[in-house]
Amino acid sequence: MIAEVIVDVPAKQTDRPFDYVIPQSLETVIQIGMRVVVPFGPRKIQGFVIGIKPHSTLNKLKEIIEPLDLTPVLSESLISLGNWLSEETLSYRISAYQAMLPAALKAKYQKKLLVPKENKPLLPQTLQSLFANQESIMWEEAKETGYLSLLQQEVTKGHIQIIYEVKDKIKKKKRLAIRSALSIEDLKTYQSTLTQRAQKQHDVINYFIEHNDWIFLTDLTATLQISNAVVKELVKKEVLEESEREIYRDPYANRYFKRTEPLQLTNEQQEAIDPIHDRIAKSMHEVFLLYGVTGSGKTEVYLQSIQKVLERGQEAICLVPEIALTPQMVHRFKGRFGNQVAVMHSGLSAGEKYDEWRKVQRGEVKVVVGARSAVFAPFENLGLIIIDEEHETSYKQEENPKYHSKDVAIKRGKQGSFPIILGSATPSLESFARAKKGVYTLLSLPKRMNNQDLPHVDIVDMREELRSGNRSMFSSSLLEKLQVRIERKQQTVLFLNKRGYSSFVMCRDCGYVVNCPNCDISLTYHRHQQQMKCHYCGFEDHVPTVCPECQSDHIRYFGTGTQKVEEELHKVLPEARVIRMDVDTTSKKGSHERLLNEFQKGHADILLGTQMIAKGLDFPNITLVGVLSADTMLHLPDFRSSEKTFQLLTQVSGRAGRHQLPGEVVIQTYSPEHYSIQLAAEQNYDQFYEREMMIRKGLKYSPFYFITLITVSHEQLMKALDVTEKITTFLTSRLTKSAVCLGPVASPIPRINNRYRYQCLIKYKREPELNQSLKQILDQYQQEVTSTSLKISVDVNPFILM
Ligand SMILES: Nc1ncnc2c1ncn2[C@@H]1O[C@H](COP(=O)(O)OP(=O)(O)OP(=O)(O)O)[C@@H](O)[C@H]1O
Ligand SMILES: [Zn+2]
Ligand SMILES: [Zn+2]
Repeated sequence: MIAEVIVDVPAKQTDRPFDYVIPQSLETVIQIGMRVVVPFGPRKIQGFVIGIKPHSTLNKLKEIIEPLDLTPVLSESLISLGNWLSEETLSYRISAYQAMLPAALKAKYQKKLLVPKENKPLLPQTLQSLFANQESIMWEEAKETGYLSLLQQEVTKGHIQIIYEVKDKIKKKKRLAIRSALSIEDLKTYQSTLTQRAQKQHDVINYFIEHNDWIFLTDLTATLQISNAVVKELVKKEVLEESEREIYRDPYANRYFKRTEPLQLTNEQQEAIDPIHDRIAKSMHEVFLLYGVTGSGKTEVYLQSIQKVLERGQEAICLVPEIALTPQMVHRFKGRFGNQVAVMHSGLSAGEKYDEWRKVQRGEVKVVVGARSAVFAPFENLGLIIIDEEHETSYKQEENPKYHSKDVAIKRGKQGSFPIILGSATPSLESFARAKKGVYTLLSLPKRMNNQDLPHVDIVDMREELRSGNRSMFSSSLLEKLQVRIERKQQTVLFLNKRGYSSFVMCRDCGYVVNCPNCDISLTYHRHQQQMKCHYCGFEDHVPTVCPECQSDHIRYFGTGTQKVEEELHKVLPEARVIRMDVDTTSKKGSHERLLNEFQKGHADILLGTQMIAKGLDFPNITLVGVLSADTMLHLPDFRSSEKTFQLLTQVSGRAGRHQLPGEVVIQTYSPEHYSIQLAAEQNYDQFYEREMMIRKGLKYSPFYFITLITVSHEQLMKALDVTEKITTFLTSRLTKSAVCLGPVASPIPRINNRYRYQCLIKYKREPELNQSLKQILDQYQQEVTSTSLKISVDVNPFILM
């Protein structure tokens, strides 16, 4: 038999299947979707088997050396999705396949076959002796045995597991784990012999009466607040047993989620969900845009749609922006669907991600909640994909393949014939326009669940505050309202908009700003290290004590960090209890959740934070939201900056007054007249939409025009400019008259890491030839890109224009 293999050499010449002979010994092993090692020129490299056929038209084929998997890592539908992805994003097929898999399946991890003790008796005799004195063997050893096909059968049955370990961390990964050595009956009997005084032992026994599985010793002692000695004692008495183990690294394991029942839907929710249920029942593809104001009960619609899918024996994916993948959100899914849910997000280690992925692949879970790349979850019988906060730009991947999760979801929905739900209180202009044209089906939830009005919003002009002598970062109106909340024991969320805004170091006398020597951008001041850093190239330096330009010593940092706000708060409201949430306070694992828990329990009056508190919070006692700096994003060189400002302000405001107590919002700004701030204050999406659409039409931007951005960079300015010029000329000759080709122009950040950057922006309505022309450009320069420092990036539908 012959295997068609896509090899791991990302280049134009190798971006097609190569034929390899499957050696006799591997004929029963090799399947489509597995990774294999093949000879390629003088080297041995990895590849994906994407087809198997009886004959090849070519002679003198080489043989596959060995398989890297015993079960396929890509299904045939994912392979075809990968092929589509590579076409759409102009990337190589190998990059597309790799983007769909967890990082643990890449080279620097090593592979083992593991047989849990209880499975050993289930293995055939030959394999039993192989695992006689060990619970796992290395993959390299396994290959030598000649039993690959036998091993494969046991892997398929689930008796043998394949695990990946980071090579240099192997020792750390194995940890001491504990489980009960007795049956529940015997545990109870043993417990009855314990004295009343042995409370700790009672706790341990109770734990194992309820949990019949391994738990790491450290987790057990932490959960029960006991010492190691208590456990060791019970191990000695053979009530418990211990073992060095690899356990599913489930970050939510051993956590109790309160079970929730479906709520009785309101009429509005029912009307929204009916067509969704109908398409699910009919296995019909359709894209729904669920446009519901903040707190209108969208999540309940998601949950009950998923429930419908599960009842039919199908699976569902719910995408959530990374930043909104809060413990609260996870609770809502785990609470409803229990351990049928896997969670995938960037906070997990590579091993944890692989474990969650494997649960999906082995059919052990039915629902995935996750960030962008969870759209590739390897379900085989999908019935629904939901994209919550569909307007979020984090759904776009900025590296190759530069895909957008929304496009991938819709493609999967077409392939598998199932509906897609895009949900948002502030839909992207693109999606709303499509809904208006009837490409998507619009479903609306115009009212809040509590039937309360949306919170009242006050816009405060900070220039006025200055004029009237208030130099503090809190307007008098916000300060007054803060005081009232503290008296009434209600809670406040204070939001500092950091995006597009950073603390920089400037001389007050001559205006000199400290820039990065390698990039054309100012250095960012980091308060806790007293350092300045470049966010693009990593350059670091001390803050100068005198201005390099004018020798004045009035050189200091500008801008407002959360720490500074916290200090100010303590000065003006000494009695206020503040929880600060930012990159610094949430860097430790689990701290995000701990801080939110404390706030929820009422241990603080004010939650102060950045983007990470803008979404998803649903706490009854929040009655005030303050936005300290509403306009920082407005001045970015990005045609979406008004849209992003509107969306963010609407989202933050939506945190107030979601339950019984009515809410209030204060927005502080230096541009109070800007329409995106005015209309966010009125929560008037429809008018914002009309207004912004007019502007986009005038400027020929999305959604009226498609956009593709080509960025060229090189160490030599002239070279970057020259190549961009040639590309622009070539494209102009290939495009129709209705297209606009803007270039070559210097990028908004003209130099990063000593590389000069030029760009060409294409705006177009319909250019069937464009894809082909872009490929031609990439092909043309491929040689130069691999052998010199020239870089060319093509971004179809870009979200970052810098
Ligand atoms: N049918 C229902 N009956 C009673 N309560 C409900 C119902 N549906 C939702 N809720 C409650 O209403 C509140 C708001 O709902 P939810 O958080 O789902 O809104 P949302 O539209 O997803 O909000 P946001 O976009 O602001 O995150 C929640 O506390 C939720 O439990
Ligand atoms: Zn100066
Ligand atoms: Zn730099």
